Amino acid sequence: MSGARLRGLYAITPDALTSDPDRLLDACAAALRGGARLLQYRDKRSPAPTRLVLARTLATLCRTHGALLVVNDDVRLAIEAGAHGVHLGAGDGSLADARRQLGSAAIVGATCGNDLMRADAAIDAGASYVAFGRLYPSRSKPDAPPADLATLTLARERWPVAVCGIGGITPTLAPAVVAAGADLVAAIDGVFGAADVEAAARAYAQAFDAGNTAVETGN
Ligand SMILES: Cc1ncc(COP(=O)(O)OP(=O)(O)O)c(N)n1
Ligand SMILES: Cc1ncsc1CCOP(=O)(O)O
Ligand SMILES: [Mg+2]
Repeated sequence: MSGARLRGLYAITPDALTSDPDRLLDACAAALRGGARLLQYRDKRSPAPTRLVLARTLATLCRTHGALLVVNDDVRLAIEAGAHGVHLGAGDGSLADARRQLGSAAIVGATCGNDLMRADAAIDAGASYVAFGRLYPSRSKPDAPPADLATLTLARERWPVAVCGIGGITPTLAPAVVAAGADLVAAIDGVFGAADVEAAARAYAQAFDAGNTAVETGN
């Protein structure tokens, strides 16, 4: 699906829900109803058979909503589940191998921290999007290295691939991230920690509406 335009809210599943498949699926359905365009299945806890069932179910759910499922960390799971792609960080294996295995139409995402050289190498290896973060303090991954909005802006100017911001992005902060150049706003807690997941997703999605100028810097 690298031909599809990658733009909008990129919701990532939270650890807190992976042990409760019914709640996880309900929350993901709500995020998709609210307008999430990509969903990442990020699950470092469940056993492999459970992860396969959940990833297959989420891939079907995403298709129902015209959205795309990306599997975190695991190329084989992405293939077996019929997902649209994979997200790989620095220690998660070769981006070029992932691109070869998944094919030219798949999404291959890469963690780039705050590092444009890493993004350059990732794009050379076939990345469909480059992700920078954490942009703000994150409860989900507090030890992720900090990154700047200015890095997003430089990446957007330099390359034609999609640019993703991640880390502590709330609906209130999302317009600033989009204004800095993000095509994708990735979030865990701001979506799935909300009392009303659908309404939270809709609030993020509005940051992508033309003419949205409600920029709050978070500083
Ligand atoms: C969209 C997006 N960006 C960054 C990450 C982080 O990936 P990684 O560095 O491999 O860390 P884990 O998520 O695997 O803990 C991501 N998952 N998604
Ligand atoms: C996976 C990841 N990588 C960098 S920050 C982060 C966590 C994002 O979650 P949240 O939106 O809750 O800060
Ligand atoms: Mg990873």
